Amino acid sequence: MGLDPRLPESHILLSPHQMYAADTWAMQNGTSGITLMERAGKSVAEVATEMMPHNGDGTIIVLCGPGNNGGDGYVAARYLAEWGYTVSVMPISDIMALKGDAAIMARPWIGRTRPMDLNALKSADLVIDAMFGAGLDRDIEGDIAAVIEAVNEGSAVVLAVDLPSGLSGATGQVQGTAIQADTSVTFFSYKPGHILTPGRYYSGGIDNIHVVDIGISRDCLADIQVNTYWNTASLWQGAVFHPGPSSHKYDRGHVLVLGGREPALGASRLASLAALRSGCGLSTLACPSESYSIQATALTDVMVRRYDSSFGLLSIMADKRINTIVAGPGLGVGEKTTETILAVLNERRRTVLDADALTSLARQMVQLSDYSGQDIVLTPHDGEFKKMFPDISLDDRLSAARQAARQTDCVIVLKGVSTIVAAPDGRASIASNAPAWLSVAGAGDVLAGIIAGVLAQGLPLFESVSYAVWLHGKSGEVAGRGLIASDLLPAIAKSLP
Ligand SMILES: NC(=O)C1=CN([C@@H]2O[C@H](COP(=O)(O)OP(=O)(O)OC[C@H]3O[C@@H](n4cnc5c(N)ncnc54)[C@H](OP(=O)(O)O)[C@@H]3O)[C@@H](O)[C@H]2O)[C@@H](O)CC1
Ligand SMILES: [K+]
Repeated sequence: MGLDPRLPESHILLSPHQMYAADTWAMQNGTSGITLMERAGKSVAEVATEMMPHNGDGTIIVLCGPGNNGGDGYVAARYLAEWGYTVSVMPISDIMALKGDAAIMARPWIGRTRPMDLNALKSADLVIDAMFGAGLDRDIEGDIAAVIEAVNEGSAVVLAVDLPSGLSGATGQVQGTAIQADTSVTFFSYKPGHILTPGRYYSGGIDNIHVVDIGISRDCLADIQVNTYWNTASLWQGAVFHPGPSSHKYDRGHVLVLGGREPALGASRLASLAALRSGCGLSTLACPSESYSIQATALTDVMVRRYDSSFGLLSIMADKRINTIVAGPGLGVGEKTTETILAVLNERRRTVLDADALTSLARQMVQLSDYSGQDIVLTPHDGEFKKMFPDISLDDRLSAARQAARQTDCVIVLKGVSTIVAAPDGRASIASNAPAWLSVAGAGDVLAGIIAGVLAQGLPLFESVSYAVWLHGKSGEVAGRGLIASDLLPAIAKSLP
């Protein structure tokens, strides 16, 4: 039931605040809150039936919270009872204190309402978690934390309404403690917390998160400043370059990778080959004279040039067809690297700064904003990010990446299980397709190369970088378990959309 990622706009992620705006828009345009809640609760009940044995046996407990998430729970309980299931409601707060739509929806519930019983929760067949959704605004503690722990320890299959209780829909972080759901049903669109980790795992995994249509028109999006996207094809498919019969290799750009010295010679080779595999027309590796013969012997498809000073590098870059630079993989850390990077940046080409370039620049971030308006991509993993941005907390990775992008006026690729691409204008994408076995030596060098290879093709920056991150994840999936970084190179070609 999850949205088909090929559909237009299925990549949109709404924060809890933006989702409130969508609900409000629907209510102002003719669909009452009660109608939305009725549809939300009914779709939860429909998914619940798929999780129960087909003969209808088994017990269902619906945990209902103090707000509208609880209201959805009462509706789901009503439908399940009507359909013949053995269902009871266990409220976690005083029913008399319910307000608004939730109070209205609790009234027609004439089935069994029972006091909190942790043992019953542990032995139920299905628990529907309708405690908290978008309204969670602080850590869960005390008795409610004990309820969540009982559910997590118990044997029941768990269905979360909107979000597992305790999970922040905005950040994907756990607030105190959270329900570990097997399946989640959310409304209108995924929330960032479903795609980010650990939220994705608490929600049951991407394949088990259902997005249901509760009758909110997508016209509401015109009034909401959407700026967060799931990194799937519908986000970037318009930014993929498809060469035509008359296109020339120079139409697809020329990437220059700056290589370094022993012992890290493979890193720049991986980046230069990954660039070529990603569809750019030409790839050149520039390296110091001392490593020239090794690199030139190892590479057939990539041109190898030598440079021993920034001046030498600039004379290679005098070829204006070189439109994208990769600096970092195997480049070496230190002042010389910093000097080289700053010389390259002055040439105003699209530039990907990775690995050693990021470490070298860590104390020079102010200088990066001097290149404001240029297409610069920084690809830190957490360790590099902390060195570069010691004042930005990584507790909320999405906000952290956005803040760093704004501060540097660069696109930030914050690498991790759910790699985030953040643009200085506030847009961000979150990827969910990288397999665990992609975390292997050299995979980052390949990513830097893919990003450059895609950027060289000249399409819009944010979409291109998001596409490149997706392509990297897809290549990991295609290369399969036990992959090493060089396996990704042929896999890139097989993964091209
Ligand atoms: N009509 C609509 O808009 C529709 C909404 N829909 C549904 O509504 C959900 C959003 O509903 P919501 O805004 O009422 O918030 P919700 O998640 O129920 O929680 C709020 C309550 O929790 C409490 N609370 C918060 N944190 C807490 C904590 N740590 N520990 C303890 N208490 C805590 C907070 O208490 P307070 O801060 O007031 O003390 C408040 O009472 C959304 O996820 C979707 O499922 C759908 O039906 C579609 C139509
Ligand atoms: K919930």
